[in-house]
Amino acid sequence: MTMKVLYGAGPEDIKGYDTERLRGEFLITDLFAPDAVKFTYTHVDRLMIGGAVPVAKSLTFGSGAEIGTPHLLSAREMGIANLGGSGTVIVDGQGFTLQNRDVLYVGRGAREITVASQSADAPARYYMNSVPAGADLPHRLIPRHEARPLELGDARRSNRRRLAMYIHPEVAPSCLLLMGITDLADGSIWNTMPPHLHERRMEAYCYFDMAAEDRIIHLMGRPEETRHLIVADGEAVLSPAWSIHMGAGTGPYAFVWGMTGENQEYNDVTPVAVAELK
Ligand SMILES: O=C(O)C(=O)C[C@H](O)C(=O)CO
Ligand SMILES: [Zn+2]
Repeated sequence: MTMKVLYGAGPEDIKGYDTERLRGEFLITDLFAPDAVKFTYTHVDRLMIGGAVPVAKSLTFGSGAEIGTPHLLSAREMGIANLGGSGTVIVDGQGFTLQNRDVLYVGRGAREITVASQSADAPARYYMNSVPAGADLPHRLIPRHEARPLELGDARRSNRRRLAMYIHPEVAPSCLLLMGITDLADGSIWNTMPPHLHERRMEAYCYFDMAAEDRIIHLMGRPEETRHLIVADGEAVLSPAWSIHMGAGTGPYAFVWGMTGENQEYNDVTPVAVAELK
């Protein structure tokens, strides 16, 4: 398991960033590699972002050596979304089968996690978000059909999309993690339109199901001082509470969103009018 650390930056800092620096602070490009478990520890609400792709062998992790606790999840909860082929996740001997787009909630206190793929020809691709937790909740599989859908947008504005809530107080409760997946409708390109801010939560997006040649033009920053990141398949973008987060794709795509902060109120957002963006 590898662990990279990102210390975070504020809105004043990014005014002077060039492309490389901006990408270094906010874009995680190396999440998914065959037979590797990769984590990035961010100091943005201490969200950890991870990727694991078991191909030739299963992969076991769970040590807390890198973060100063006996186990990785001694004081944390985690969501594991399977973005690839079918696979299994074993948490301290308890096994779960994850099909594509299923999400597993792993409660605080888990010691050892083993991830595997059912077939090396179509490996599972596990995307993980982990945040500090204040209580022990049971591990729980949330199959795709149990996620709560929300239809958003308008095809005439190229922003029709379906959002699915997985880790959410009314679907599968957690301490402070929220997690879901948004799919763009055919022909629509814009996510999170109109954009918003949520002062009480940070957020991370991981874009996936993209063709290798396509890119997302992801917009971030204060509404009056935006910056862009060009994002490829399997890359994740950090959005601190002060930043908008929205994007347009050059082809079909989906994304996992994960949030943490003071509350779990999905609707506790401040909309930003498109006309305010600069
Ligand atoms: O397309 C959307 O709109 C989203 O998926 C929005 C995210 O869920 C989000 O930003 C939640 O705060
Ligand atoms: Zn948001």
